[in-house]
Amino acid sequence: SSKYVLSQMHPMWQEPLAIPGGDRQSPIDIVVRKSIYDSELKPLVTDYDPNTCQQIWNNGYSFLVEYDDTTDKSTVKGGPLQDKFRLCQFHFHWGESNAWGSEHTVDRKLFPAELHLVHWNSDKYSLFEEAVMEDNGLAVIGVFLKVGKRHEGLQKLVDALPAIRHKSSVVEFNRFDPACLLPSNTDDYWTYHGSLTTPPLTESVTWMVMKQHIEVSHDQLAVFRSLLFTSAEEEVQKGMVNNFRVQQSLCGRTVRSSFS
Ligand SMILES: NS(=O)(=O)c1ccc(B(O)O)cc1
Ligand SMILES: [Zn+2]
Repeated sequence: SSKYVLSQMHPMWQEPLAIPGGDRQSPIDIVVRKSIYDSELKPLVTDYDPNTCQQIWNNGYSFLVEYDDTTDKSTVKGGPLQDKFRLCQFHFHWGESNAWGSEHTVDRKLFPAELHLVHWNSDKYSLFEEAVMEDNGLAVIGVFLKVGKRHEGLQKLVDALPAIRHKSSVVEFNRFDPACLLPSNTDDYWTYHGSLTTPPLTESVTWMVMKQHIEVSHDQLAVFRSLLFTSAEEEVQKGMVNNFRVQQSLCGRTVRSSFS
């Protein structure tokens, strides 16, 4: 398009000054040798119904694939979780280059992108909006992406992105099974108590970061980078890249591992 496309720091990533509590913020650097093996941690049990997939849209920070969370049709339980959590959406964070883009790091290692599958505690709360304010309200599965072979399951999602280039654009999207984005091994993960990584940054998240990454192709990641932070009518268009938060201090928290 004739408009000038800039890739610059999105205003959102200038860190807010005061954060409620602020001692369990995310993301973090996972220091492997300091994580504590907990044999009580069970395997994660995901049960996703592809028919609950509803739409894909650009919210001006990332693109979200949203699920019908009015019933317990797509859920996660087990792992460190005491309750059953309902899938409400998944989204990604990525960089302008393959050298960075993830939110969590492992021994300071950066990945080109990170997937977040967002769930809320439907045993204790009746709406996401309620759960997001509570201690154990949310459970987010984090999966690192590496550049390699093309991810066949991801392609359906990549093909939908040009239709939601601008902020606030939405398209119908259904029968997408998010299980295809999970690594083959979901028994090995790190878990800790943290927060949302974008506003409202509420400290309500049990994080489960998968040890095994998934692979996507360079071209698939390039399509992520073709999205825009800005809406169609804005004068200057800004490329949607570097939509990750910097690592936050651990503040004495323990990161547990489900594997030794
Ligand atoms: N990046 S994240 O998974 O921590 C996340 C999830 C949900 C929301 B939200 O619904 O505002 C914000 C951030
Ligand atoms: Zn996220």
